[in-house]
Amino acid sequence: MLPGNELNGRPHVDAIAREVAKQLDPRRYEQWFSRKTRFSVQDDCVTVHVGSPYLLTWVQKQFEPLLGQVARTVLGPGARLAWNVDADLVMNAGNSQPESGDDAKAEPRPVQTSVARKLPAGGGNARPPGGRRYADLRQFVTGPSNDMAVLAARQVSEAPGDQINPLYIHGGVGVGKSHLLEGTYRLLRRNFPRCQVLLLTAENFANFFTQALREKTLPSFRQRFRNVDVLLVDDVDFLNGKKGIEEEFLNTLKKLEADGKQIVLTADRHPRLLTKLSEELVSRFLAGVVCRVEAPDAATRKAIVKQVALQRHTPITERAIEFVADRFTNSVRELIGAVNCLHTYHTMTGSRIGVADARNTLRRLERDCIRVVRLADVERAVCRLFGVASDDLKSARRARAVSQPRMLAMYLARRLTQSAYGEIGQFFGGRNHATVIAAERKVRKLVDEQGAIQIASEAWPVSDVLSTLEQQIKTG
Ligand SMILES: Nc1ncnc2c1ncn2[C@@H]1O[C@H](COP(=O)(O)OP(=O)(O)OP(=O)(O)O)[C@@H](O)[C@H]1O
Repeated sequence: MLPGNELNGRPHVDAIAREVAKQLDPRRYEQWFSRKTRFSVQDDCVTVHVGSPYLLTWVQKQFEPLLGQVARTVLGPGARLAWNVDADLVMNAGNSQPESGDDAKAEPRPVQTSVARKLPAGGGNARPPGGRRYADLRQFVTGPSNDMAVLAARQVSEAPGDQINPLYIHGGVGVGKSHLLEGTYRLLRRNFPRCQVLLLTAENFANFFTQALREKTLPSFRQRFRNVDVLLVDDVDFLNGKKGIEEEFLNTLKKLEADGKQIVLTADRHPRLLTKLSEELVSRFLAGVVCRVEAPDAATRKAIVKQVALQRHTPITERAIEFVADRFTNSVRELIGAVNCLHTYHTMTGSRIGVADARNTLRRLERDCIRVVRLADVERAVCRLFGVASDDLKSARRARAVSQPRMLAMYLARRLTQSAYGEIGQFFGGRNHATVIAAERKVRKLVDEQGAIQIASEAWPVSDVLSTLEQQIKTG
């Protein structure tokens, strides 16, 4: 995930880092904060990002009073602290050796993992924010869940603006979309050093646009974005429902398209499921190649665990690798978080990780990762996808625009929650258990017959709708 609104808090982030450095002796600061922790600020909340649940507990215990006091000094008496585990930070903190390989050498060093990326200075090439490198396609483990997207990304890196344009990659949380985008960016810069390649999030695009409006600098904003050779934009689902920004983005794409420039986009869902976007923008997203990245299968998860353990120099048995791969199935981010935990355990004990160590060490993390799905989670995801109000979903209305989402909601509620038929019926508008059973039966039949569901103006394969919803519900 690439939270973009941190840009707003940049001066505060710097002030907080400076203040923390001032309060600690340099060795301690280096040990616990420099490159191992980062801060972001939104309104009066300072989020402290650390690399693993272990480190989080440690930093909380050691530094919470100090960090709270610093937050209040910088932001005022109402300042609050929040905490976040960012698995990439551990990887990056240990990643101080230069990588071998040409593209690694060509790359400037980035600042932070999930920071908002800054507008490129001058020439148009995005400066990677420091603290880590952009992800590398060579370290992206390929399997049936992502092989088409990898192939397309490699193709774009070799022949930008050619056949695969735009490339639109979509999938659930933490399945590797940003990694693919960054890997593409790196390869493009290596293969075409003279090209203007720009990588940023849709949220950053929106922030820059708003800033340009405010400061009356739209011409230079447009000059920057409309004259690149390749534009890579992460999380374009952010634009869904944001009319003014959407229009600016559309015009940017139109200009790039007219000039034969390459566009690569990522999002959490298929373009057709971005129901609040204009048809014109959606049809542009669909015009090239659309690739879905699924949650990785068991073999891919094992390969990822193995790779990360190797990178982190964490000795681990085959059975322990399997144990981890079997337990953390939702997102690769969780999987990497688990290996980071095991790495910390190994650093503390020096022992090789076996199944028993893995089981004991990951118990807490595992409990946190197993998301208990509630009926309200199902309701929220369905309402969001179909653009239906919660009151309508629970109403007596029988129009297809609400009865179909309601039917899917009941089906998913049965699949993903522990609730009984009667409870589900009650929740979705005081219906009886027979209604839920009938809804379940109908959806099963639709799936078996490869039927379609109407979303906005489009008929959509019901199995795709269900898997999109399921992934969104499971990953929150
Ligand atoms: N197939 C893979 N091989 C190796 N690492 C992977 C793979 N997939 C994901 N990762 C790693 O998992 C972490 C999360 O991936 P990434 O940030 O790219 O996910 P995402 O799909 O963009 O998620 P979000 O929607 O939350 O932004 C990153 O550290 C990334 O390098």
